[in-house]
Formats: sequence, structure tokens, C-alpha cells
Amino acid sequence: MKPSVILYKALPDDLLARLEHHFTVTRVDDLSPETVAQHADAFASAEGLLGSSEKVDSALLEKMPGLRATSTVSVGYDNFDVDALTQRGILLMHTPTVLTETVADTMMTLVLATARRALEVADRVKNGEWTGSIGPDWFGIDVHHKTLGIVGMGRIGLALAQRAHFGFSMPVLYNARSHHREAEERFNARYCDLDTLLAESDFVCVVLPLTEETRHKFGKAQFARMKNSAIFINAGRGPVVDEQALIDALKSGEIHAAGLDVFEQEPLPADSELLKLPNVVALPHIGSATHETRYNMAACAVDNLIDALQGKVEKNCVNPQVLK
Ligand SMILES: NC(=O)C1=CN([C@@H]2O[C@H](COP(=O)(O)OP(=O)(O)OC[C@H]3O[C@@H](n4cnc5c(N)ncnc54)[C@H](OP(=O)(O)O)[C@@H]3O)[C@@H](O)[C@H]2O)C=CC1
Ligand SMILES: O=CC(=O)O
Repeated sequence: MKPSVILYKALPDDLLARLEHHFTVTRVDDLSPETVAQHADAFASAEGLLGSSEKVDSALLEKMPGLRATSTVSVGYDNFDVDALTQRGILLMHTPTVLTETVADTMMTLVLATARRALEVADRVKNGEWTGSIGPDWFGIDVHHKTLGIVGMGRIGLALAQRAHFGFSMPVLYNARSHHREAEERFNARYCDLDTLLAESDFVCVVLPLTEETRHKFGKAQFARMKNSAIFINAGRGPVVDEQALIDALKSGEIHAAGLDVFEQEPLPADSELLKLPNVVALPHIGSATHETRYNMAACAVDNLIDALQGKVEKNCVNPQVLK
């Protein structure tokens, strides 16, 4: 008999067929208690779980006593209680690498859009305000040759450094828990403590995972250390930033602008003060959202689950200690 799997995300037809070739698949809309109760037998017998953007915690795991592997269609895994999974001997698989270049492109989009005020002035054109030669109140600031600070020099940070160094001749500063020789040798990146990076960067680009150490790592004190001309970019996770402190810093002129792909609450509430600020570019968490990359992530997640349930895990495992 094929192992049973719960699927809580829509997949392209060919990938669904691949999954169904290996497993008996129960498709659900979400992992809410109501959905779990409605499909109680399927959850109770499931050996695998595949999807994204839903909390997987102890309460859910209680309902899934046969679970052996979870596979998320994302690289970030802050929605998962990793300790609870590991204690129960359940593998957690994720999708690093396949989305790296696309997310770095998104970050560069935010750098350019904020610096050149692309959305703001495009709106003026649409509103019929381009009625003569534009003046300095339409101007932006240069990106090329400015200093770009990267907080989180992992896979995506490295791809961002490549773009900044080769594409825009930008000096690159970085901060992470450890030194990254590849970034230093290939992109001339300079390791800094966080305070130095904040003080010296024209663009502060954050691409950190959400953990207990990174939650609210950026607050009033960090924005105060930045230049008044600094532009703050966040494509890691919203709660890495104290959003109210960011709003205050933007309103008071402590920093110049912000480009954000992630927020403390997603979707961003329509009444968020961020949406009222002309110096904010807010994107709806589209870091990896291209047709090609989202397909590749889904394919990776399907293959990861097949590998995990067949005992063939060689990569993409968050808690490999379960295998020992
Ligand atoms: N907006 C979007 O759509 C997307 C957002 N993301 C987010 O980006 C994150 C990073 O992805 P990726 O680059 O692949 O991950 P990596 O694991 O490759 O990189 C993470 C980096 O963060 C650093 N880091 C972690 N904790 C700390 C800390 N406490 N202090 C300083 N640095 C720290 C790591 O340091 P060290 O190298 O020293 O270990 C590493 O350099 C994901 O976890 C996810 O949250 C990812 C994809 C899309
Ligand atoms: O936010 C997206 C991810 O893959 O993590």
C-alpha cells in the first residue's frame, strides 16, 4: 500500500501526478483545527505532509501520530516547531538554492525602486502630473558606487553581493554569525559588526531567517545608527524588524526610505501606516514569486518528500539528526 500524504498547497498537474504516483494524497485547503477535524482519519494515518505558509506545531503533530516527514515549499521554516518535529523523529525538508537568484533579484528591485522612487513617480505620471520638465522634487538618488550592507550573508546574501559588486560597482559590507570567505574573495565584501555596517551603509539589506535571536533585531536603536540618507530593505522575515520603530524612523527622517517584501503581519493590513508613506515600497512577499522559480520550488518539495519517505535523504534536510 502507498504511504498516505496530506497536501496543503496547490501543485501544477505534473507535480501532483508525480506525488500521486508514490503516495495516496489527501488535498486540503489549510491546516486549521477545523480542516484537521474534518479529515481526522487522513491526518491520523498520514506519513507525509507537504505545503507552505501554515503553522506546524505540537498541537497539529498530536493529530498526526504516523507522520515521518514534512516538506515545505519554502527555504524559510519558521512556521515549523523544529524541536517538536525532531523529538518525534520527523524529518523537515525545505527548498534552498532553487530560489536564491530570484530572491536576490527581488532585493535589487527594492534597492532600485526605493532609490529612484520608481513607483512614486510612475504614479505621478499616471495621475497626469507630468506636465512639463521634471524638477528636483522628482529626482532620486544614485545606486551605483554606493555602499550596500548585507545582514545575513547566506545563499541569498551572496547572490545579492554578486549583483551589487559586478552590476553596480558597489562596495559591499556584511554581517552574519561567521565570516564568509567566498563573499570576501569574489565580491570584495568586508565583514563588519552590525553597528559599523549600520553606520556606514547607504543601503541596509536584511535577509535573515526568523529565529529567537533575530526577532526584532532591528528596532529604534538600530535605525538611529543608520545614516539619515539610508535606505532599509527587508526580504528576510517581517518580525526581524520592529515595524512600529521602522515607521517612526521613516516619519521622523531618521532614515530616508524602505523597501519591504515581508511584514510583521501578512497580508499587510490595508490600514498599515506603512502604506501611507511615500518613501515606502511595499511588495506582497514576492521574493521567489516567478513562474519558473515557484515551479522549481514545488518540484523540489515533491522530490524532497519522496526522498524522505523512501529513506534516501542526501540534501535539503533541516534536521538531519533525525536520520542518525
Ligand atoms: N522574501 C521572500 O520571499 C524570501 C525570504 N527568505 C528568507 O530569507 C532567509 C535566508 O535565506 P537563505 O539566504 O537561503 O538562508 P541561509 O541559511 O543561506 O542564510 C542565512 C544567513 O543569516 C545569517 N544569520 C542567521 N542567524 C543570524 C543571527 N542571529 N545573526 C546574524 N546573522 C544570522 C546566517 O549566518 P551564518 O552564515 O554565519 O550562519 C546566514 O548568513 C530565509 O530563512 C527566509 O526567511 C527566503 C526566500 C524568499
Ligand atoms: O519566504 C519564502 C521562503 O521560501 O522562505
